[in-house]
Amino acid sequence: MAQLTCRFASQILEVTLSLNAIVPEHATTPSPVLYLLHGLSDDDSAWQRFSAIERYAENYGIAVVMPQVGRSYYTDMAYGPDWYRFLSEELPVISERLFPISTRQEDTFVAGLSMGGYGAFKWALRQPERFAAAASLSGSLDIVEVGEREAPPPEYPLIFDQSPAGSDDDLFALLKRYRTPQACQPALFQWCGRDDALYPANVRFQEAARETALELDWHEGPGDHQWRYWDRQIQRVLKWLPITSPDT
Ligand SMILES: N[C@@H](CCC(=O)N[C@@H](CSC=O)C(=O)NCC(=O)O)C(=O)O
Repeated sequence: MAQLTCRFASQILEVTLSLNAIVPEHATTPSPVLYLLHGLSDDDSAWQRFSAIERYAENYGIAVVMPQVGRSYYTDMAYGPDWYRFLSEELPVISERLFPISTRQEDTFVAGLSMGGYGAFKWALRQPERFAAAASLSGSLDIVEVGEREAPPPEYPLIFDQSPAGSDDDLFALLKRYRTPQACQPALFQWCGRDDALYPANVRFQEAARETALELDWHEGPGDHQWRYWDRQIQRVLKWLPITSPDT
């Protein structure tokens, strides 16, 4: 795999950002692509530093694009930059220009951990025509509850102002769009460890998803909020993804 770290200018954010990607260098056709999202305290280097994602992705001939969004919860901030617009509008265009990746929905996937699990499900549920599948590992899936914590992230009011309840940033509100079968609906994979503080929110999300027409593969097991579990579970995600056109 080729590993590419690049710096580019985001027109939406009006700032220079970095991006990490791993791309099959011997593929003769555009590669399937996994957008892989980081957690609250991480950046675009985290998946490569703390997991063996490059080794795992190579087995599937899939490119992996790892952006950075700071501590934004992948959201257009009430008092700050439009990180969701960057993610969902600009990042795919830039990635398709820079890397030999497929633009087909059936070849496009998104996954993430913690804040990134929230970002992955939000992106896939808001733009279902873009993705074949999405995965959340230890996802921070109840964004309303994040604001009700004893010590919410200090940025929370800047991101969500009063409350994201019922908005397009609320995954439970987005789920309601899928109460009946939709023309486009990504397959979902969700994992959370039972010792994780985010486990109850994950259970609530999978219960709410059961009330929809979405196909959700829900997994739980021993574990808390640590890379040793995400390194293991991302292998499971790659195996689960419906990758149809690898060319390695
Ligand atoms: N409380 C701290 C650190 C917690 C944190 O950053 N958790 C991450 C994942 S850990 C590694 O990436 C996260 O995304 N949490 C989301 C959440 O809603 O808790 C802090 O606030 O920095």
